[in-house]
Formats: sequence, C-alpha cells, structure tokens
Amino acid sequence: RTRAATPDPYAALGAEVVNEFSTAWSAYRRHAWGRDELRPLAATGSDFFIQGSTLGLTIVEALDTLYLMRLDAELDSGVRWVKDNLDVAQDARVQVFETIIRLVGGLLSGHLATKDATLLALARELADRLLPAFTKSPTGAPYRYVNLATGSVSGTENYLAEIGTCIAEFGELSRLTGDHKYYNAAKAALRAVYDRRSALDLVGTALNVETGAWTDTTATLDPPVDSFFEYLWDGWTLFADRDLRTWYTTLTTAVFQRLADRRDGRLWFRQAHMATGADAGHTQSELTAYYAGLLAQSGRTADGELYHDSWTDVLAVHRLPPEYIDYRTLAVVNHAYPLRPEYVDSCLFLWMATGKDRYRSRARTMWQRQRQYCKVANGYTVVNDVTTSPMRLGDLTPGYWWSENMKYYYLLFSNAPRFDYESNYLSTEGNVLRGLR
Ligand SMILES: O=C1NC[C@H](CO)[C@@H](O)[C@@H]1O
Ligand SMILES: [Ca+2]
Repeated sequence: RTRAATPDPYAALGAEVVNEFSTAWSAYRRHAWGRDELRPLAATGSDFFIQGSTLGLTIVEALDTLYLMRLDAELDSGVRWVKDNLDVAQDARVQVFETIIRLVGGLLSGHLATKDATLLALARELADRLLPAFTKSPTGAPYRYVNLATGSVSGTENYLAEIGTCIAEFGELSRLTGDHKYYNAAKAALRAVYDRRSALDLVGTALNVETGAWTDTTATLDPPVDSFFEYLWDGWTLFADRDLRTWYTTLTTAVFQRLADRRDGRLWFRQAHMATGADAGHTQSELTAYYAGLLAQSGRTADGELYHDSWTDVLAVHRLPPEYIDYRTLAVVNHAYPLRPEYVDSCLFLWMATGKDRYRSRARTMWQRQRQYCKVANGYTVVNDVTTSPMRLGDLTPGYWWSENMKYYYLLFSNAPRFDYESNYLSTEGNVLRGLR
C-alpha cells in the first residue's frame, strides 16, 4: 500500500473558514442586504458612514475575500449590487480615513479580482470626492471629514492614522489611472507629519491640519497613530519611493530608542512625550499587535517575533485579547473585543516572512477562541466584556471582519489557488492590491 501523503492538518480548518464565512454571508443577505453592517442578534442591518443611508460597506469589504474563497456566485451578486446601487455622491459628510481604507480599498481590490471597470470608476469617483479634504488643507494633512456632494470639509484636528493611512489606496489608484494627483496628495499628508517630528525624531498623536500645530504631543504606537507607521513602509514597498523608506527608518529608530520597553522578557511600546521622551503611559491596544507583522516585513524579524510572543502571552491569560491592557501587568484596561483582526493579521505576515508553523498554530488557537466566544446563529458578533463568564456579547459584525479576519484565516489554513504567497500586498484593511491570481 502506498503511504497516503501526510494530509495538511490545516486543510480541514480552511474548509471550515469558508463554511463559516458562507453562513454569515447568507445571514447578511437575508437580514441586511445592501446595508453597511449586519446586526446578527437583531437580524437586521445598520449604517456605518451616513445614518439613514448606505454605502454598501459589508459588500464592498467582502469582494476580494469572496474571490479568494472562490465563492463566485456570491461575488457576482455583490458586484451586481454595487453597480446597481452604490451612490458615492450623497449629500452627506463622511470620515475620510474610513472611506479610503474600506471603500476605495475594497473597490480597488474588487476591481483587481474581477477586472470590472465600473468598480475602478467608482473608486476613482469616490477618491475625487474625498480629495478636497487634502487639497483644501494648508498643510497637506487632510481634514477629517468631507461632504461627498459639496466638497465642504470639516474636522480641523486630525489623528496620525487618519492623516497618514491612504498612500496604498491612492497610490494604486494613480497607478491604475495614470493620474498622479492621488499619490501626490497621500505623500504630502505623510510629509506634513514627518516634517513636524521632534528633535528626538518622535511624532505625536494629533495635529491641527490648518496651523500644523500638535494638539496631542503623546508619542505612541497605539491607535489613533498605529497605521501611520504601517503606510510609510507600505508606500516604499509598493512604489519604491525612497523618501518613504527614509521617513520610516528615521521614525522607527526613534521608536526603538524611546518607546520600546523590554520587561519580564517581553517587548512592549510605551507612551512618551514627543519632545522630552518622558514617560506618558503603559497601555497597549490590541490594534498595535499588527506591528509584529510590520516589523518582520521591514527587516526587524526578531523584534516582530518577540512582540507577537507578548500578545500570545496575553491570550494565555485572557480568552480573547482585550481592546486595551496595562502591559506591565497584562491587566485589562478596556474589556471589549470587537472582533479585532490584528493578532491574526500578524500571524499571517509572520508566517509568510518566517515560514514557521508556530504562527499557523497560533492562528488556529485564535480561530478556536473566535468560534467558541463570538459565534452566533447569524454568524459572528463583537464581545462587550471578555472578563465575564459567559462573555457579554454585543450585536455587530464589523465590516473589517469580512475583509480581514476571515481572509487571514483562509490564507493561513488553505493553500489559496488565487493568491501568490511569494509576492503580495495587503492593505491595512486586508484589501489585496498585489498577489491576486
Ligand atoms: O487599520 C484598521 N484599524 C481598525 C480596524 C480593525 O481593528 C480596521 O478598520 C483596520 O484594520
Ligand atoms: Ca489594519
């Protein structure tokens, strides 16, 4: 008898991920079709961007995940809804950052998956309606909000993640259209922050985009700064812009000099005053767990692995990663777990960077915890308190769950035929802008 090829222990998990995604998608179709978000317990839909209206968030976020999972009939119905219903010219104010990473990014990855020209046209029209937030700003750092119909802007105080997380989506739009105005606006926003770094090469948390004055001088990796650092590196890898690599390297050197806190054999990142480096806090957000993957991608693999170990220790103490902890004690500071993807985000990128199976087994543990604590009849829901037994549940399937969590689990557990594991790029919202087959 020939020895059966050793079955991939993760293959069954991959099939389970697709099955769970399909079940949730059917619930969305039944109870919230065309709405931004699904409320799985109430079995209804809700609005994310504009109260009383929709921008089809869940459908747009799911497009490239449906493609990777080869759920082609569902993909076609999603594209159909977008082409027939998505109105990006509504007379309403939207948050620029969320619209870029979720909708522009989702439309672009949907276009790259399906080659559908309408999806690209919608991404471009939406970006054109967001641009006034950048072009009307005296510093180039964008206002926080814009009205999609009138171009009126608001939100003079803006946060580093919201100012700096756009070059992947805007740069890809410039590449696809040949119009550099999107890339240039995104780079100017990053430069507006970099040029205001302190003498210690630290940046703060929030800027007045009109005066350029820091309105929050706390240096941190936690939100609302987090993906600012991610997109400096991503802009370099996507578009070979050496300025961005220089800015990333300069600021990251200072992060390791001034914020890195090595204690009890663990690596954490404190808060500090950007001008003096003085201690300003010891919290750590689950969202900062993405940084482990970024460190591995950007040449600091050992530190990335060590930082992922820190978050793995949190999972040994808490059944799900709390939204915020005090990293000196691992005590819970914010009790929620809103189905955040960052721990498994880093599992995927550490696995692709190192090839170490430990990151797939860590993802399996996180998958089992999500299934044990977040699974409900109509799919998956957020947790309001991870410390109670049973855990107190909320009622929401966030848009990022469709674009991130389930995509990352699928890519980790299934040898996805439509994905290039050797050469790829996923945005901070999980949108695949390189590597779709
Ligand atoms: O960068 C992000 N921050 C918040 C969400 C996930 O936690 C998501 O929108 C994205 O990954
Ligand atoms: Ca992210």
